[in-house]
Amino acid sequence: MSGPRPVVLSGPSGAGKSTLMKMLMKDHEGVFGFSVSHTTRNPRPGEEDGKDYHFTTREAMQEALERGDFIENAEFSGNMYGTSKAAIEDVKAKNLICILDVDIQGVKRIKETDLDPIYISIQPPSMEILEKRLRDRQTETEESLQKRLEAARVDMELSKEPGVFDVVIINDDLDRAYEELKDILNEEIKKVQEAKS
Ligand SMILES: Nc1nc2c(ncn2[C@@H]2O[C@H](COP(=O)(O)OP(=O)(O)O)[C@@H](O)[C@H]2O)c(=O)[nH]1
Ligand SMILES: Nc1ncnc2c1ncn2[C@@H]1O[C@H](COP(=O)(O)OP(=O)(O)O)[C@@H](O)[C@H]1O
Repeated sequence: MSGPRPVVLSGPSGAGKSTLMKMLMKDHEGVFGFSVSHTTRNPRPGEEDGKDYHFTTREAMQEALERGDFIENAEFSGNMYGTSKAAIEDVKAKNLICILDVDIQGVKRIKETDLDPIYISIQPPSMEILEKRLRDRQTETEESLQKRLEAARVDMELSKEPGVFDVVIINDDLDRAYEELKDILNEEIKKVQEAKS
C-alpha cells in the first residue's frame, strides 16, 4: 500500500505556514506527521531539536548531503535547509499524512522525485502585511528580515506560475484560511481516519 499522499506547504517566511500546520495537527491527532527538516540556523526560543528541526552544523549537513541522505536541500537566508529521506520514512512508516514545510527551491526539487505530494502555497495578503507579521513575530534580526522579504518577493512571483501549486491560499483571515486548507485536505484526512477505525 502506498499510503496517504504527502502535503507540501510552501510560501514566504511569515505567511503563516507553521501557524496553519499546528492548527491542523492539533485538530487531527494521529492523522498528520511532520517531516522534520535539518537546518543550520539557530533555534528560536521554544523550538525543540528533533521536533521543529534537526539543528545541525554546515559541516555535518554537507557530509550528510554527500552521503545522499537528503531528498532535497536549499540555501535560504544564509542557512542550509533540507529534507532527509529518514524524515519522510519516519512519517510514512506510521501511515500518516506527511507534511513538509519547504521553500520554493524545495518545491522544485521535490517535483523531480516520486513523492507526489499535494502542493499548497500559503501567501500573505500583501508585502506590507507580511513585513508587519514578521516584525511582530520578533524572531529575526533586521538583516535576516530583509533577506526574508527579498525571498518573499521571488516566492510571490514564482507561485503565480501556472502548474507550480495545486492551490494557493491567501492567509488574510486566519480562520478562513484554515477552513480552506481543511477543505483541500478533507479527502486525505478521511482516508487516514477510516483506515484507523
Ligand atoms: N527547501 C527546504 N526549505 C525548507 C526546509 N525546511 C524549512 N524550509 C524553508 O526555509 C524557510 C525558512 O524557514 P525558517 O527559518 O523556519 O523560518 P520561517 O519560515 O520564517 O519560520 C521557509 O521558507 C521554510 O519553508 C527544508 O527542509 N527544505
Ligand atoms: N491570518 C493571520 N493574521 C494575523 N497574524 C497571523 C496570521 N497568520 C499567521 N500570523 C502570525 O504571523 C506570524 C508568521 O506566521 P508563521 O506561522 O510563523 O509563518 P511561517 O511559518 O510561514 O513563517 C506569526 O507570528 C503568526 O502568529
